[in-house]
Amino acid sequence: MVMRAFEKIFLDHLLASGALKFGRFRLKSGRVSSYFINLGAAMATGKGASLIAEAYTSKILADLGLSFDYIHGPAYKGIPIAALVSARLYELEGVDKRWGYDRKEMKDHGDRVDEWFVGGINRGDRVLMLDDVLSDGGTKVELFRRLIELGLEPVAVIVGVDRREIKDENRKWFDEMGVRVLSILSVEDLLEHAKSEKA
Ligand SMILES: O=P(O)(O)OC[C@H]1O[C@H](OP(=O)(O)OP(=O)(O)O)[C@H](O)[C@@H]1O
Ligand SMILES: O=C(O)c1cc(=O)[nH]c(=O)[nH]1
Repeated sequence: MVMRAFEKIFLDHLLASGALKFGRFRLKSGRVSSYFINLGAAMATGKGASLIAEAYTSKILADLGLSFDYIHGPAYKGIPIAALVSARLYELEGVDKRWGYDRKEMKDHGDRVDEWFVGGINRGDRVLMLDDVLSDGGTKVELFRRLIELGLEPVAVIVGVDRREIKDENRKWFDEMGVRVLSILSVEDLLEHAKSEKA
């Protein structure tokens, strides 16, 4: 399949920044994998952060549109993605979306209004979730459930790379809730290009 310019730039940057590693890795789900995608490595400089912002923003504009109110970045690596993309959307399109993130640990001091969620969360908002990868989908379903409890409406999730290992029950949840699941690249795109670069 012919890649679009923003997909190719994203892919080249993942490979150049060393975000794709081979070895033996334990994933959040408990699974063991022979490869790991560390988007943190791809965002670790100003240029990298800018390229990541550009890739996700291009994906939103090309394939989703702007029918959402709030961008959620799952802790931790989704957080800079949500921040960068909301800023980029404002600079490029003049649209001012709310954005925010969750905490992995509860805050037990200060203003408890943000003990679990930080940022521009408003009841009734349509949510776009942005994250680094999709593995079995468990993190995203759990977070969407918590956001629904707060009165928000899930619309879509966009990840940089779909590892193509989503659990059936999570796929079913997204389908039944009408939540679109989009990715800039699939793991096949990434592994194929990593192989051809080595050859
Ligand atoms: O369960 P899924 O929805 O398929 O997604 C997999 C999640 O696992 C990782 O999070 P983790 O909390 O390990 O990473 P981080 O704190 O480094 O972002 C990854 O960043 C995804 O958010
Ligand atoms: O499932 C995970 O934990 C996971 C996989 C991956 O490729 N990259 C990552 O950051 N997390």
